[in-house]
Amino acid sequence: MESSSRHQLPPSKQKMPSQRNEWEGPYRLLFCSSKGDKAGVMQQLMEGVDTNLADYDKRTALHLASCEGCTEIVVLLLEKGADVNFMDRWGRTPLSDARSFGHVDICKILVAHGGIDPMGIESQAPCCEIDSTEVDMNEATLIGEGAYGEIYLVKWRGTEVAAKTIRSSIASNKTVRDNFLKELALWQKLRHPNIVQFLGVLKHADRLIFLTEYLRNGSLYDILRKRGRLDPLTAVAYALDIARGMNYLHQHKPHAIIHRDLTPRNVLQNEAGRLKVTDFGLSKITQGRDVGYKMTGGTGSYRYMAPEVYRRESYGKKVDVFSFALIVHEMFQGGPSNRGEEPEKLADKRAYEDSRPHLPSIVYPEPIKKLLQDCWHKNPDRRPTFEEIILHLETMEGNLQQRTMGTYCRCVVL
Ligand SMILES: Nc1ncnc2c1ncn2[C@@H]1O[C@H](COP(=O)(O)OP(=O)(O)OP(=O)(O)O)[C@@H](O)[C@H]1O
Repeated sequence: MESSSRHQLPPSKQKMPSQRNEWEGPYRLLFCSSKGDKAGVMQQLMEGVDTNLADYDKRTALHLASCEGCTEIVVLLLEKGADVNFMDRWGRTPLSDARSFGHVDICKILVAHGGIDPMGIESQAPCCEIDSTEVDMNEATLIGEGAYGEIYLVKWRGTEVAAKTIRSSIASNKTVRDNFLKELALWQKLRHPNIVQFLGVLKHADRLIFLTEYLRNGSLYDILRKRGRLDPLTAVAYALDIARGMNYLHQHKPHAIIHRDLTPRNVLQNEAGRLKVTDFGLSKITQGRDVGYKMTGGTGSYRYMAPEVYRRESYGKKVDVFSFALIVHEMFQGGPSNRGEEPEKLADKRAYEDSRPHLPSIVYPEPIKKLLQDCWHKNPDRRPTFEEIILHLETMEGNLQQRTMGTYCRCVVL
């Protein structure tokens, strides 16, 4: 079993950050296909790797190239005999993926090769429904309370899962309820190691309840409250987890998914120490008045709110980058800055006085300092994308690991 916090492993046992190991051997074909690396794909095929090699989710190189919009690779794989209608674990063909991600040219190529899409063009699968008899809410343990309702730990088909109840002031409004279900249907389609997995909606008479995977270690908010300041290597590893989950949401096709309420409470940790983002998209449903939305008190969203949101200007994906910076700042500091200050006042000062948290050099290594300053820049266009943030963090993680290894080796030699 893995340790509950990655930073506690001795350097010799730590997994290196790069994903290379996972992509060595024949799986390199999948990696190269997803990256549009034509030379890499050709080399793998020349080495005799099966064109229809699939990963554990039965995703082939053609699925990945179709998702990522790598037209040349799609053509090459088809020429080399890839099965155009290979179905993955969810019954999706490469054409289903190309359609979902809006790659029109690839769709045409796949159709010309006999590709079909069992999901249907406009497939907006309804939210997966779970019979309420499968979950005994009387045996539920309360684990938290949020803006929308309570969270319970329940057992579903022998597995511990989280049941999120939506208070009736929200769920009884038909439009809001329908929008909620639409957002959940979108969430149900998402699959990423750094996104909390949605499981389904519980058919229930008086309340709207949905199930997600249960993350035993609770929220980043709980972790920081218990542990205080994180060491730089852990903080960077955690930041990478969040950035990868967020990048997946921002690169969602045909429309980016903006979280709008990225806070340490909406980042959860599983027992392997991996952080996952939750509750994206839901905040926009309750933004209208009269639906019972309330900010969750002193730790509420104002604290992480981008200036343009506070000023009620139009905003885009970069609002999440701003919130991300404040979360990373807290990881190095062990909690929020200006704890005593009213979150709304704080947001006001950030929006109108350009106020930002302090970055003392003794706590914040120079590259982190620079990254945070960029991420909470007042001009959203000057903030980096999550893709760029990931690259910076990976470099920092590599450097920190090398430094830790160096210290560790010296200790052994001495
Ligand atoms: N899937 C889960 N697994 C384990 N604990 C969870 C899960 N979801 C939520 N929790 C716990 O319940 C708390 C409340 O969660 P919830 O998402 O409802 O509210 P919030 O994030 O505090 O506020 P908001 O509703 O505004 O997002 C979390 O902080 C976390 O400790």
